[in-house]
Amino acid sequence: MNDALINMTRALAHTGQRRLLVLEGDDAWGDAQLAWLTARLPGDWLWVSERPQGELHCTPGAVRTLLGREFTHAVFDARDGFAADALAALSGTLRAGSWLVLLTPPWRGWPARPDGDSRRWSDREQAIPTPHFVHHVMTCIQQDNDVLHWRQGAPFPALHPPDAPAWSMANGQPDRQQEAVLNALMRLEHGVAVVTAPRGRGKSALAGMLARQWPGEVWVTAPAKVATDVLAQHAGERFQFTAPDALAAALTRGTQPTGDWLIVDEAAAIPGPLLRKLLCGFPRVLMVTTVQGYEGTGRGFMLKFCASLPDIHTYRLDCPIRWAPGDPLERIIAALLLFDDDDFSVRPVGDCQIAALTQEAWRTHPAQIGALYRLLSGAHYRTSPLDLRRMMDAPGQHVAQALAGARPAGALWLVEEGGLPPALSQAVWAGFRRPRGNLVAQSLAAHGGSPEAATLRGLRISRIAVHPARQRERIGARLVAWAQREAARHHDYLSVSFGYTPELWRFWERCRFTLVRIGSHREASSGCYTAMALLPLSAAGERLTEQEHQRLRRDAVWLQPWIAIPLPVTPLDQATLNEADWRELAGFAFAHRPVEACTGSLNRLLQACTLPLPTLRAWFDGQQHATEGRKALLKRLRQETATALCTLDAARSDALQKQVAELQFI
Ligand SMILES: CC(=O)SCCNC(=O)CCNC(=O)[C@H](O)C(C)(C)COP(=O)(O)OP(=O)(O)OC[C@H]1O[C@@H](n2cnc3c(N)ncnc32)[C@H](O)[C@@H]1OP(=O)(O)O
Ligand SMILES: Nc1ncnc2c1ncn2[C@@H]1O[C@H](COP(=O)(O)OP(=O)(O)OP(=O)(O)O)[C@@H](O)[C@H]1O
Repeated sequence: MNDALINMTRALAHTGQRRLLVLEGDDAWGDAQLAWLTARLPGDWLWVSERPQGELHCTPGAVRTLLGREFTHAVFDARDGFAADALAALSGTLRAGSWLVLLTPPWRGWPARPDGDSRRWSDREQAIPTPHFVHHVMTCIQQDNDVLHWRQGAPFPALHPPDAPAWSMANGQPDRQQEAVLNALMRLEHGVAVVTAPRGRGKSALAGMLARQWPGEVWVTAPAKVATDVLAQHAGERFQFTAPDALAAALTRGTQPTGDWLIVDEAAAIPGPLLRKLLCGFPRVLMVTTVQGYEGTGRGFMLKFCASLPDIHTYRLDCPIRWAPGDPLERIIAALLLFDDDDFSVRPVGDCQIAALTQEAWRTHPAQIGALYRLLSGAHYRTSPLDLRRMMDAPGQHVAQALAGARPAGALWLVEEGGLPPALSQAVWAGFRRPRGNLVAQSLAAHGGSPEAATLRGLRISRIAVHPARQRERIGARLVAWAQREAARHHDYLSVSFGYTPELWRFWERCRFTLVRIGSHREASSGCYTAMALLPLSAAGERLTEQEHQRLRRDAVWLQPWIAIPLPVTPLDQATLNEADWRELAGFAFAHRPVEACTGSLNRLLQACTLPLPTLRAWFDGQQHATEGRKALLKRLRQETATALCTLDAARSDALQKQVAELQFI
């Protein structure tokens, strides 16, 4: 057996493959077999585990810091919890000829065993069992003949060496596929070229090679510079990076230096309107985007975006660079995490029927609910394995599909929120507490005007997507109407939080949502401002929606300077402090409400009060220079607010301070 395993490992290296070996058993057995394996197979043997184990150890949360590094052989310990995203990232670091050993508990008790990783995505303090995911993992392992599954008490499984040709790794020169695309790009006279591929196909390297080979000027942009290392490495001295915002601003001013090419890495993560602006400034553009992987996919976005461009040339890279095509480890990871998202090549035809699916469908109708998940992840950038795990096993999730024949043409994912005890909601409003989950419900309290907001029950539309070939047929609107009917009996409102674009807002507005909040920071991933909107379903929901919308209108004039897009609300001209302002200012001065959540009331305070209040005034004039840390600055802002309140009405200020102070003991 020793020799067989060593020979097999050599054969894997020779053919450019990696494999998964599952060790199923109790802790002592698993550790003993691993000691045996590591003694026989030389390698780095990186351990990924919550427990400190092995010489080279990394916690699941830190695997991302290893991206770009390479290892021979690794252990992924899933006995305490299954950090699926870490498993995927780990598999990307393994060289050809490696084993990835997956440690699992005995399968009989596994579905009922609490999974420590669930604390990251279930919104529960305690770990919960994850029977649907565990069942899915077991099925994938059993169905894949290239996975070795060694059970405690059973003999080591039979080894079948790979029947594949010899493989050698690319040496820095473009490989065959890269060369073909590069030649086409070098001949391109004008237009937009799009290169899509799953992870690790050499897209960024290809973009770098273009920059290096092109004789004229080439500009590079991407959502974040830190993600352009590979491109930079292959571009050498020709690499010059400009952030998308800066480039768009230069184009608007007409001051951008002329260039032959613009290269946009991870283009799908840049919002459409910004991307469109960038494309106009250059005769040739190369957009590169990932269409599969643990960080999400830009397939739906790119399809739709590219359909609107006149002079478009699309290319695809399929061949992995660092291991052989058809690598068994890559294949099983893709199956486990449903990475093969919808490529939207097949148009679902026929009338749509809307139907709900329960989490039980992962066991009873895996193909159907899998197709729904693939549709959502094909359409949404950054759908991650955490989303898959949440959808499979977290409490309070609901999904529905618009079925055209046997295919989903639309998908909807809803999450239950709210229902917090009144005292806790008030503590969230004051900034003293921030329990897990409840994204919109908590934000309504923490950033909105009503301390009781999080007591209401909401159903948040976490994701909605319609197949690109079936959009603008009111399928999206029907899915929302379905959710509205489903939610009406037990909820006060439907909610949505989304990256604001005028087109998307038009959709929510047409579905009769009311805008209640727009954040003042752009999301790092999309460059959009986060917007929140509500569709009330009860009298309490109506009141909350109306109140928050009016608050947004009243604050609009003060928010606008912080937000670089026109706010889509009609501003109200009400400059005097009201009851809600006093309460909110007390929440800022005497508790922990964030300053951004009090922009309107603080500005009204500055108008009402004749004191100098230098720190507050400088803050809103945008003149606050970084002469002190943020903590000290906030303290002074709070102190000045307290002084102003006391000057305006000492008794009222005192009473409010007492009320607010009590909230911190909840
Ligand atoms: C929480 C979140 O998931 S936010 C992200 C939403 N999802 C996405 O962005 C994924 C990609 N996009 C999609 O899947 C779809 O475009 C959706 C879900 C946004 C809309 O679904 P559709 O079925 O195309 O929309 P539907 O036909 O129901 O549109 C209803 C109305 O909304 C408005 N609308 C919808 N899309 C647009 C658009 N792109 N531009 C302007 N208005 C629009 C229109 O007024 C439309 O009515 P009309 O066609 O009669 O004028
Ligand atoms: N022709 C080549 N020769 C040598 N190394 C290469 C070649 N092409 C790509 N690589 C290397 O392979 C790895 C993966 O390439 P790259 O990052 O370009 O892939 P990608 O498709 O952009 O993947 P991701 O979506 O993960 O960013 C990188 O380390 C890169 O330097």
